[in-house]
Amino acid sequence: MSDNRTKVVLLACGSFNPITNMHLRMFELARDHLEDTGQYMVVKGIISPVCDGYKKKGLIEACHRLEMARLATENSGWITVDSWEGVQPEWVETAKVVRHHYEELLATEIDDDVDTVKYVKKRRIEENFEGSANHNRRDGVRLMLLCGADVLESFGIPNMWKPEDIVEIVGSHGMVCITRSGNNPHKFIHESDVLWKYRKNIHVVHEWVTNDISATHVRRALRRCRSVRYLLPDGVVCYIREHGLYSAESEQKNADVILAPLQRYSRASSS
Ligand SMILES: Nc1ncnc2c1ncn2[C@@H]1O[C@H](COP(=O)(O)OP(=O)(O)OP(=O)(O)O)[C@@H](O)[C@H]1O
Ligand SMILES: NC(=O)c1ccc[n+]([C@@H]2O[C@H](COP(=O)(O)O)[C@@H](O)[C@H]2O)c1
Repeated sequence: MSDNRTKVVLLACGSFNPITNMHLRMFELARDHLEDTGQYMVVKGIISPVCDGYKKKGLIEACHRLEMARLATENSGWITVDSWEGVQPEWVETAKVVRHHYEELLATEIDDDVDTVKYVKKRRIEENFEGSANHNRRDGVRLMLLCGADVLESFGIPNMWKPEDIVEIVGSHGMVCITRSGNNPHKFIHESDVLWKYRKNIHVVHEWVTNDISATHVRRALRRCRSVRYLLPDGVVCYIREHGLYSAESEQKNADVILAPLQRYSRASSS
């Protein structure tokens, strides 16, 4: 019997500074949620650490963040780490990262059938993705952005996201958004015309085991020589110790620098 479920690849973009158990749990929560609908089969998870050019305060070198993510996922049968975004010389918009992985996916999924790939790409451009979750189900495979509710709510910060990028991510691909304490994604979607339009493409997953694990908390604990065991995979804890990562000094990296998207878009809007 053939399986009619749409295959889904989940892509998580972020600093992963460092990767925590909560980052890994996000993938499990998202997979359970999507597969419970009976419509989707999650086939792969991709972790894409942002490049150093993002300039977030305390962001350590991508080579370390990538290696820690690799160590964290070495026992997973379906979550992988991709370095394409992390090694870029300049910060790349998330919509472009999503596009890159979707194109890679099409190229590999459709048995290297060049004509089919061209056809699917052409149709994606031509179609009007009017608020429906159906549009690229016919492609056989979808790529969805996986994030926490804080990233969804960052869509509302002036000069942080280009409106057309938001439309591309939620309209053409879709998102899975994990609740996080302090955020209210349902309210945020309700109050945004564009998110409400594409609401069927935004899967909000409620994390009932509320936890405040954040990379910020982990870095703070490390600076204070406090244990971070059980917040991070053991291999990551060892790697941090071996390389002496996360100190008062590393937390000051980019302290006086404006975050790359804010820099890029405020420059564009003032010129
Ligand atoms: N506890 C959590 N609950 C839900 N989502 C989370 C949680 N921690 C991280 N995420 C999500 O994981 C992705 C990558 O997050 P990121 O690397 O920025 O971690 P972070 O803990 O938010 O980092 P920082 O504390 O440095 O800002 C983001 O989409 C973020 O929303
Ligand atoms: N305009 C955009 O594409 C845009 C803006 C802000 C953050 N992001 C991305 O969201 C993620 C957020 O990571 P942090 O939560 O660590 O800041 C990063 O991958 C970053 O590249 C994208």
